[in-house]
Amino acid sequence: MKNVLIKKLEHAKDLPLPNYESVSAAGMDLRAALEAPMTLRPGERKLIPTGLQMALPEGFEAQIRPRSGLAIRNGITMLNTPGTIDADYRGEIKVIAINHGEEEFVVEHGDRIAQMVIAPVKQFPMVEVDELDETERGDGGFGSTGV
Ligand SMILES: O=c1ccn([C@H]2C[C@H](O)[C@@H](COP(=O)(O)OP(=O)(O)OP(=O)(O)O)O2)c(=O)[nH]1
Ligand SMILES: [Mg+2]
Repeated sequence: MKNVLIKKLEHAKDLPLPNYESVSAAGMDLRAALEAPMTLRPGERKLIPTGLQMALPEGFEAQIRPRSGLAIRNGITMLNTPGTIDADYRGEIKVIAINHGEEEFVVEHGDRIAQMVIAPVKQFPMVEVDELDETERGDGGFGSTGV
């Protein structure tokens, strides 16, 4: 089992580490690490700090995704979902939240605002060619196989 190394910044010292909330959960919830509550007006987007820095094992990324409960109840989602955390990123993990709801939404210190899924990724060399091989699909896409 590979470890993810995680460091708490000062404003997250009192918060628990991200944790799988059920036995086979894909994601770990991320909490807002705030000195004061943050308000998202309808349509507004804000960068929410988590107070966490992380070192992922090589060959992995972390994806920052919305929580479905916040999305359905409050219209809160991540604008860039899935956000990408690179294995070599050592800065604070932050969440780009947007309020798609009709009501103001207040984020308090410690609120679980997003979830993080750690997934394998591969890097590939790009090789430029003049022609590509032919396939049955060819350039058909965007609904070409019907509904
Ligand atoms: O939701 C996110 C997305 C990204 N990041 C951090 C980690 C990631 O490794 C870094 C860069 O993200 P990305 O590549 O998506 O942003 P960019 O606009 O391409 O910035 P850069 O030029 O720094 O790569 O920002 C976050 O903390 N939260
Ligand atoms: Mg980038």
